[in-house]
Amino acid sequence: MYSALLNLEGKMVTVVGGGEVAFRKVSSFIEEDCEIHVIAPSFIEEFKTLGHKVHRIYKCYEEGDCAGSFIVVAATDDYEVNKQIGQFCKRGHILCNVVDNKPLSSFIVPSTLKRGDLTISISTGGASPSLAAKIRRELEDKYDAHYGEYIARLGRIRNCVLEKVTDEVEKKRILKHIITLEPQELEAYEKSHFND
Ligand SMILES: C[C@@]1(CC(=O)O)c2cc3[nH]c(cc4nc(cc5[nH]c(cc(n2)[C@H]1CCC(=O)O)[C@@](C)(CC(=O)O)[C@@H]5CCC(=O)O)C(CC(=O)O)=C4CCC(=O)O)c(CCC(=O)O)c3CC(=O)O
Ligand SMILES: NC(=O)C1=CN([C@@H]2O[C@H](COP(=O)(O)OP(=O)(O)OC[C@H]3O[C@@H](n4cnc5c(N)ncnc54)[C@H](O)[C@@H]3O)[C@@H](O)[C@H]2O)C=CC1
Repeated sequence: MYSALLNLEGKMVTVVGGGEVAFRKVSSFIEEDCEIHVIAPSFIEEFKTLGHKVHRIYKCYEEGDCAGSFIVVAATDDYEVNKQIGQFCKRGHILCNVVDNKPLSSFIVPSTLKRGDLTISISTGGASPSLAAKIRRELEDKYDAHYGEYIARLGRIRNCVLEKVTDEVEKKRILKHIITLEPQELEAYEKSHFND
């Protein structure tokens, strides 16, 4: 399966289902600048913690509810309903994750660790979602909360290098050098070379 990071800015996302799995899938969209609709006759309490960004629609799924969506997640506990949603999306070329039907899904969701602009996604291709989550937890310790600032600094320095250094060999040398520096050394490097 092909890996990619999607730009959801201004897009409509629809999740069908109001249980634990739907809640986890909705949570993963919260930080994105998109409109989120969730359709289910009932929702678990946790949905209240998500605030006004998530539009809850209290009804059972009906054909056509996902029309106009860029991405759909079929996350009810009804295999047939999930299948109908997947088939509707397939016909309409809408990206769709069917939580209990990998063959009908146009994408599956990896376990993801985010530290600012650093994204680490782990997938087992459906063989063991629990293992994907275990590896994510292990990496959370290695790539801790400080990584956000570290990545932001690397990004700033890279932008300066791309703007100011014209020699291609020198450019590559610097970009390879900066990732060998410890966070504190990188901070000093930025101050001495690029603070103007
Ligand atoms: C194919 C896929 C489709 C998709 O949902 O995209 C899929 C399918 C299924 N999952 C099932 C079970 C569980 N899934 C989890 C957890 C996660 N599942 C996720 C993704 C995926 N799950 C996709 C493949 C990803 C990959 O392998 O790379 C994660 C990574 C991302 C997310 O969901 O956000 C998230 C961890 C997030 C994190 O913590 O980091 C747990 C553990 C838990 O809940 O703690 C269990 C119980 C234990 C177990 O079974 O391992 C079942 C059986 C349901 C049943 O019992 O009937 C199916 C259906 C089937 O296999 O057909
Ligand atoms: N992909 C994954 O990561 C995982 C997938 N699963 C699968 O996900 C399914 C859902 O799991 P849970 O959220 O724990 O179930 P749940 O029972 O907690 O929630 C099911 C939700 O679906 C809603 N629903 C039922 N029929 C509907 C309809 N016609 N239209 C709209 N909403 C409807 C219910 O109101 C409820 O909110 C399970 O049946 C299982 O097969 C389970 C674990 C992990």
